[in-house]
Amino acid sequence: MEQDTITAISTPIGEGAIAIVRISGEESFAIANRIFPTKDLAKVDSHTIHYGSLVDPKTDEKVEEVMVSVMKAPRTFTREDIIEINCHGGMVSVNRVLQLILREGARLAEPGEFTKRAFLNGRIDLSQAEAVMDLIRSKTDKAMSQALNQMDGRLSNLIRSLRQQLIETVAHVEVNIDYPEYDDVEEMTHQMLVERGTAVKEEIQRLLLTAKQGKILREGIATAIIGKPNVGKSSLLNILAQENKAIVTDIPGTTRDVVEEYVNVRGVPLRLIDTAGIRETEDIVERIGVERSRKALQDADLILLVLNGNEPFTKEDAALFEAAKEHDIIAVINKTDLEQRIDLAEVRAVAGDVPIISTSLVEEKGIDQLETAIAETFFEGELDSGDLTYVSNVRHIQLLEQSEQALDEALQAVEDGMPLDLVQIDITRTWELLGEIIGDNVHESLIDQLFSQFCLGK
Ligand SMILES: Nc1nc2c(c(=O)[nH]1)N(C=O)[C@@H](CNc1ccc(C(=O)N[C@@H](CCC(=O)O)C(=O)O)cc1)CN2
Ligand SMILES: Nc1nc2c(ncn2[C@@H]2O[C@H](COP(=O)(O)OP(=O)(O)OP(=O)(O)O)[C@@H](O)[C@H]2O)c(=O)[nH]1
Ligand SMILES: [K+]
Ligand SMILES: [Mg+2]
Repeated sequence: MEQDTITAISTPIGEGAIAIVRISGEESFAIANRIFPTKDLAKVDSHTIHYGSLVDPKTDEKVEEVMVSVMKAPRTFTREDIIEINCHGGMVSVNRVLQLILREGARLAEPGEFTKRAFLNGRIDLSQAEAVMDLIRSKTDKAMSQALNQMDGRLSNLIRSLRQQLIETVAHVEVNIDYPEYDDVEEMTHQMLVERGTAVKEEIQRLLLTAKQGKILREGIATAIIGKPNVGKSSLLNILAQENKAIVTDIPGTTRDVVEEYVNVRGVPLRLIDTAGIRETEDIVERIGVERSRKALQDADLILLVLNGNEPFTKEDAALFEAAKEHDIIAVINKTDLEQRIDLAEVRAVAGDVPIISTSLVEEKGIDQLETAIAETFFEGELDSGDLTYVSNVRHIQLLEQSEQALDEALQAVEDGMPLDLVQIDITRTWELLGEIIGDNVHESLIDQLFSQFCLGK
């Protein structure tokens, strides 16, 4: 178990009304008592907050006016004694409080170290700890509720139940290896192995199927707005974001760099990417922009391909369809308020079965239809993060894939009539791989690396 008492500023750096400096570890109360003479914090009830002054014990100088929260181990965030000092939110004030605590014997916490202690002290498992980070980083409501579910241990419980089923199978196999003389036991074991193994495998596969939606919940659908210059790409971003995020002018080549914005369309989280109009250009800045547009196009899950209805369909437009053909596309014919010079039949011939939506962004027409098309492209009905357990974390997905493979090998071995001790090796391996998701048997360096991605003070 960790011995050091650690401290960090747990609120964002910068000016704010209030900032919190947190201390965790055996020395927390002693340190706090040395700098908070108002009352003996070791004697107050746990989970209470106290008003008073912070005083530098060396100079007897008053440093701050504070509120101090006292939380006694083990029912705390880290399972250690915790003191939280709520001070005024200026940079100087918060830093003075932190310096004082450091001088009185605490060590500066590493990023994620409070949460790491919650993990090492057994309050949460690894997937729950990772969910804490997801929660902080979540950019959409759905991502946030998914992270909360995972923090509550929903994924952990599912993984534990799968591991339990595997352990029971291994126990059966064990009996069979110990008493090989009973033929009927062998037959039962085979049947049981196939049944249980298949059930677990199906559950792993179901979880993996949620990964695509999980990724979407977590990151939003990467949606690139692509088109020739001046067709209305930035106008489209602004309308979907309901905010003037991107610069719109009547000058072709206005957008030079990629502009990103998170938006919610019918409950579907989109990471909208406005790009520079794609054309051949001598302008070096614009050319870099065009390169970035092509890159955004490659990385996108969904392409909103914008055309100008006021102009004829050109071979440049057709080339964009060709470049985007590996992705989900929605074609948007914009500027329907102007005279229509585009030949719809020509567009349809190139677009194939891609949905085509007509809009006038200046008159805000066709937006509803576009939103419906977006929602329908990705989901049958609404995206639901309520009932399902989702996986979205790349580490979890990889481990699930490896588990599925190990289990497959076990099932194949049974089918091939391999000796049961060989089958047992693969099942045990599956059990271990699943365990890594919740932090069983994971290497210390992985733990360090995962927690170091947290922010300071978490
Ligand atoms: N001031 C403050 N606010 C905060 C946090 C914090 O550390 N400090 N949190 C930090 O992320 C979050 C709250 N998360 C927490 C999770 C568990 C426990 C905790 O003490 N758990 C005990 C049970 C306590 C009880 O039931 O009374 C336990 O599990 O044993 C505390 C905070 C968000 N808000
Ligand atoms: N009449 C009409 N004008 C529009 C419509 N949508 C956008 N515009 C105008 O078209 C011009 C270009 O719009 P932008 O949104 O900047 O177009 P863009 O595709 O982002 O342009 P670049 O970034 O330069 O490639 C602006 O003057 C807009 O006001 C529309 O539906 N109808
Ligand atoms: K423009
Ligand atoms: Mg633009």
